[in-house]
Amino acid sequence: MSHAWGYAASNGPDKWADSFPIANGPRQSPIDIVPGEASFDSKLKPLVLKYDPSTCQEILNNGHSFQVTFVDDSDSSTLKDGPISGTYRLKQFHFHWGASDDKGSEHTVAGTKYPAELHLVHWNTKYPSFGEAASQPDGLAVVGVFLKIGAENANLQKLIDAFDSIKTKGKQSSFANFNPATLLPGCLDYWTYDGSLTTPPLLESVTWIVCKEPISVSSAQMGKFRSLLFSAEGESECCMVDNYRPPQPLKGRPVRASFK
Ligand SMILES: NS(=O)(=O)c1ccc2oc(NC(=O)c3ccccc3)nc2c1
Ligand SMILES: [Zn+2]
Repeated sequence: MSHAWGYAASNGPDKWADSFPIANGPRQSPIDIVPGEASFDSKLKPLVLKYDPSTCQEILNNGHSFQVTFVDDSDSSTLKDGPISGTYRLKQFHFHWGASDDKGSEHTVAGTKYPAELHLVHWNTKYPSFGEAASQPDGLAVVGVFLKIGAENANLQKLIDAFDSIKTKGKQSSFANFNPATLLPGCLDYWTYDGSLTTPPLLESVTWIVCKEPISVSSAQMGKFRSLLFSAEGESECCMVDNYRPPQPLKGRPVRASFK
């Protein structure tokens, strides 16, 4: 791919394999989750998520999504148990969404698309850094949460209120004391499978943990997501929408459920 990757016809998911051949690998993400084909595993533990709002650092537009990054030099914000062993530190969270409310999630459930999906990205502290962990098969754990159209979400609104300062690619601003736990559903039942990053470099290093229960977002709030731009200041404006990769072949992978 001569130009940077993105989500347009010229540089989108169907073109990524040109520069990132792992795009056709054995454990790519996202996938379509078929609940009837997932197997309940009684050995799966409940998720233990411990987030310290004081580790919240900044919010940025990286040209692909908006992202909230965290200080990860200690075990202040971590994910433990669930399907993983050891301690994984929160690095960042971001979202994927559509141009309209009928699409936008990366994972689908029996073919159903949600309007958006939240990804909370954690790295295994058995490795020295995120970068090192990202190249290991057990290096990352991403918690996925679906967004469903409904009541306005006051916690999402705190993110939306910062959008004016990060409208264009490359803009960032300080963002303090946000508790990502406020974006989790009440029930933490989940599906889990071995997968990959859903954007280049598409590294096959992610234990995916996808929550069954969605959180709410209003249609008006989704409209605000779509006011962000893929483009940088001074470039012709390109709305940040449809920044999702479609489901990839399961290639025989088991999908386990933490619930009956
Ligand atoms: N959609 S995804 O699969 O959750 C996904 C896809 C691609 C990703 O690249 C990174 N890199 C960092 O977070 C990072 C943050 C700081 C320093 C180095 C890397 N996280 C990702 C998550
Ligand atoms: Zn993501």
